[in-house]
Amino acid sequence: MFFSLKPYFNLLDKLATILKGVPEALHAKLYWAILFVVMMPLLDLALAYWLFVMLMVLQGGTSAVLGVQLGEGSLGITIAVFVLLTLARQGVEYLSIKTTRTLTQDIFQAFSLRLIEKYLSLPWLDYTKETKAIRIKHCTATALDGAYSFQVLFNLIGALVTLIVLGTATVVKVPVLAITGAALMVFFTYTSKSYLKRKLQTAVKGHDYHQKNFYQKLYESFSLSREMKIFQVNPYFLEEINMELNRLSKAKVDLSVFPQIPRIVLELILTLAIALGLLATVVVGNYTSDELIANLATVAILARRIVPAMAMLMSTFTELDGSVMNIALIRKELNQGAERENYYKPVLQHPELLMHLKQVSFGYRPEEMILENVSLDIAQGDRIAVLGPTGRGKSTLLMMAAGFIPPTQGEVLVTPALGKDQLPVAYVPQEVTLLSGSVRDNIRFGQEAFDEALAWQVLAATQLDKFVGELTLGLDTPIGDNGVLFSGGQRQRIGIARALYRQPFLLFLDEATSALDESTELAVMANINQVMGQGAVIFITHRQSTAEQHATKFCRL
Ligand SMILES: Nc1ncnc2c1ncn2[C@@H]1O[C@H](COP(=O)(O)OP(=O)(O)OP(=O)(O)O)[C@@H](O)[C@H]1O
Repeated sequence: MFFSLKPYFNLLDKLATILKGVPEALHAKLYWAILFVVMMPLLDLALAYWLFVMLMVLQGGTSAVLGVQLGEGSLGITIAVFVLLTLARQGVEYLSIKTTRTLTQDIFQAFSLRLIEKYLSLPWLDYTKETKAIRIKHCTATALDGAYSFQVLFNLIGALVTLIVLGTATVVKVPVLAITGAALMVFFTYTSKSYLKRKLQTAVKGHDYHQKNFYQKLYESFSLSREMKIFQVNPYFLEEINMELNRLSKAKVDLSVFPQIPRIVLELILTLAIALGLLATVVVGNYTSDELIANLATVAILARRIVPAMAMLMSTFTELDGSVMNIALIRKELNQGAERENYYKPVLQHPELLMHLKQVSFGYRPEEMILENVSLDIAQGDRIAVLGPTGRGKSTLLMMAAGFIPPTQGEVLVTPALGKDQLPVAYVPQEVTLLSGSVRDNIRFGQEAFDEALAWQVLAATQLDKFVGELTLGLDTPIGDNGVLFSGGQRQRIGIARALYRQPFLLFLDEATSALDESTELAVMANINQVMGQGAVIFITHRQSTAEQHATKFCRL
């Protein structure tokens, strides 16, 4: 069928999708923004009308406004009202731009924060399904593109209200012109819509795909800069990034050009229609010369607003498809995965038993079990060495005990105090990642208060006190990107100090001292034993000597 209401329902659906994305705290700002956007065309109408009145008065004629006759003597006041109206219009335009742009930024911030919060609360296995680079891309570029939907929405509302208000005025003033313009717009919308929609959807998908690749390659290149230099492969990777940037730029150009095509064509058609319509009005219309001049000026003002509004309506229709896809992508990201599950069962009643892994099994893939029916008791004061060949599942077991990976079968039973998170659990992974701030930032690690005495105590335990004490800025020394200013062993020890600072009752160390020389490792482990007292330490090591010297129990996989 040539005419169908379906697109309008689709449009309402899209608008609802966009509006549902607004966080509640921003609703008031949203209403203000819409109010200013709607006020603009109303003031435009008032201005166009007042121009007509002013021109009539200026030419010695009269005009009745709200029952008051304005004639030659009212020229001053007529001009003053015109200036006031213009000031009001420009003021509202400024407020409209300011509120819509502020809201768009606020929505970007809200999207970005929600995504970051979501990613950080994902269960470990869900979190590792996607690369960090792509998650960063979603929290920055996708969130920004999604927020831009609101700019499109405001443009759409502004264009619609302008068309309704000023279009009605045009129909009253110059019916032939208005009807010709409306007919042309409807015809053009229907003939070009599906073609442009297809083009734009392809462009949006391409844009997302190449943007992901770009972030991925960039992230990898910066992480691998040393390897790239030593293997002399910078040109290869630069070329790859350049190719991705080329594709991304092309997709970006397509995305911004496609919605403009209907606008350009429509403006051309409408300008011709206005010229023809005005000619017809002058030839056929029955106006006095005063009225004709005033009418022509009014129509010119109306047309100056209506033509861009029509064009804007066309481009926002097309842009809306792309924008909604970004919002849908953000929603998909926000709805993925479950919340991180606390699978600790706080049922252990034995006074000294902190944790009991009861016949736990786990496989990253159902057909390949990594751990099968493993049982382990962790009691107060235990020092447990987890041993086994590489790839056997030691880290997996440690992460399961630390609360990151729920067992496929079996249970992780804990003392009730641990179940309620009253006794802290600390974990140091194989690869320690450090904040780029100071030593203090890394030890405090997000805690407001800072216990300086405790910080020096844990630095002494990890044999870093002398080194940090001799730095010019001491605890406040910046350690660079991921602690680049420290040696590998020093980085590992900052990671351990960070864990000890929490005064944990259960400490999991995944080869956390592997970068230390043997004597430092033995000394640090001895200090950890002392600091941990009645707490339990579960550590993975490939060094027999470390295991023999410090373990009170062994868990062989
Ligand atoms: N996120 C993951 N997804 C799929 N498979 C994984 C994942 N993490 C580890 N694996 C697989 O599980 C097995 C056990 O890995 P794990 O890291 O637990 O071994 P490990 O004993 O600690 O090894 P290593 O001594 O080398 O550190 C390996 O074969 C590894 O390929």
